[in-house]
Amino acid sequence: MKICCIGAGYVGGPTMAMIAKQCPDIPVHVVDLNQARIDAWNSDNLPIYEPGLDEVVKEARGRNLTFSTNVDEAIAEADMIFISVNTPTKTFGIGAGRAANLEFIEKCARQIAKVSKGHKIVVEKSTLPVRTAEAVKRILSSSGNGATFDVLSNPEFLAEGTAVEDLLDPDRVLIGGESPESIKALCDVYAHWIDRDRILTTNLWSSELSKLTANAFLAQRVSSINAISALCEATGADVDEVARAIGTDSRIGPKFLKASIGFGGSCFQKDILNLVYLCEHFGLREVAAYWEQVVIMNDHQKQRFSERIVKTLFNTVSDKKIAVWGFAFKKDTNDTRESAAIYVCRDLLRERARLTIYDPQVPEKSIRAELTAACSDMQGQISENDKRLIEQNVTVVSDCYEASKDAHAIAVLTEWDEFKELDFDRIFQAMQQPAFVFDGRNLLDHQKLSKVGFELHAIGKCR
Ligand SMILES: NC(=O)C1=CN([C@@H]2O[C@H](COP(=O)(O)OP(=O)(O)OC[C@H]3O[C@@H](n4cnc5c(N)ncnc54)[C@H](O)[C@@H]3O)[C@@H](O)[C@H]2O)C=CC1
Ligand SMILES: O=C(O)[C@H]1O[C@H](OP(=O)(O)OP(=O)(O)OC[C@H]2O[C@@H](n3ccc(=O)[nH]c3=O)[C@H](O)[C@@H]2O)[C@H](O)[C@@H](O)[C@@H]1O
Repeated sequence: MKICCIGAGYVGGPTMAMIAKQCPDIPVHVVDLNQARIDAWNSDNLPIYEPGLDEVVKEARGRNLTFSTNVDEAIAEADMIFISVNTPTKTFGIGAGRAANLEFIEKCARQIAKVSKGHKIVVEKSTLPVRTAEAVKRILSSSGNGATFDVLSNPEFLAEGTAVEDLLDPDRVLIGGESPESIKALCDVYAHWIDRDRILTTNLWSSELSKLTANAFLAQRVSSINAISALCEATGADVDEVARAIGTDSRIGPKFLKASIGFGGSCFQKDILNLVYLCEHFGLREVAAYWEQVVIMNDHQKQRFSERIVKTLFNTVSDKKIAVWGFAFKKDTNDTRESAAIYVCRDLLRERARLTIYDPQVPEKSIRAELTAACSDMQGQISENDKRLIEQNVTVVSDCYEASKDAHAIAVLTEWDEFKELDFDRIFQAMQQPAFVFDGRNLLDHQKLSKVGFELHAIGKCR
């Protein structure tokens, strides 16, 4: 058995590294068109930051784990080909802003069809609209060179920041397919380290749809608690207390009830919009509207937070310095895709605030690129005004102390653990007075900070 994976991103890289680590008998070849990304996978400086990933890669790389740009060669040699390319929201044409852009999936299928000989198992690892396998199968079956294919759906449930733990000890592995032999072949790979009773098998369509549904349910919980956070702020209830009170009900459970400035990441919004688009396609308007509300609530939460900052700072942040702590969409990742921080920063910039941004893992060029994209229209055009604001009003610094010096306010946008350990007396002394903290993650010790002298504003807490 030889494995190839097309796409060396946040999913392809860690997932294949784990398979290679746990299955020393299986050669795993990860390929990507992006030479810089492949070079990074082959270096000591991996392209993604994930706790524990360096060790996993080091153990397997050079033994049975290879990274390269030789897509054709890797496909030709493999018995099992994972497709793990990006499936972003379409930004053009029919379904723009909602449907998944399946261009990269289709290109992979065509490439596989062109290069393959003999029999191959093709595994959808990317998150896809239900019934994509139908299109993949049709493309593969027109290969014309006598090759035969089975298509499986094997969606990935890892979360960034905990990818290694999630891959090592997943709640479940899901495999959808038609051919018992192909399903068994993939089960055998995972069974190297995962109990068989945690490997679920379904039909293809259930598997594809379960992935979208899981993300929709998770995002819905975040939007639900965030909706309640607004009511808490208006009434004097405390959202963390409410979350604890409802989370102890075993039917509700305690996870994914942390109120925040809104969910980010490359997938929740994309996958819900994809679900919405699918529902509309099948004429299920009410169902589409129900799920779309999760995204609408999330946008509202981000906007509410930046508005609260402006209102609290005497209705103007123009020329005020605001220290932004954290830019990644959650802690323990360098990923900024759809991070709520982008939109909060954009809104504050448009109010002419001066932002000093610090994130332990996100480089300056990613911060500037994300802000530029968020200020641009779908064609990538940005106004001169926004461009100037990003150039002149954004400074990226190397720690929280530097970010907060002379600042009027601190906005905590990512829940990095290191933010809890700082010398808050020192920070307070160096700030403009009154010194405000807007804790968008309810991360800090609010009582302690109030004693130091800060004026604290937190999510779902009334002052
Ligand atoms: N990021 C995450 O935590 C999770 C993502 N997913 C899903 O997994 C899929 C991949 O996501 P990410 O890894 O985050 O994306 P990514 O953007 O980090 O990586 C995708 C990679 O595929 C490469 N690629 C695209 N077309 C290619 C082609 N024709 N040949 C070779 N390489 C090609 C790109 O250059 C890129 O490096 C998406 O469908 C996503 O929804 C699922 C679970 C978790
Ligand atoms: O398909 C995917 O891409 C993945 O999406 C999520 O994983 P991820 O986006 O990496 O991270 P999460 O831990 O789910 O957090 C998503 C966002 O929700 C926010 N969040 C999460 C939980 C919570 O209680 N409150 C909250 O605001 C986080 O800060 C973050 O911005 C899912 O958890 C994974 O199972 C799934 O595989």
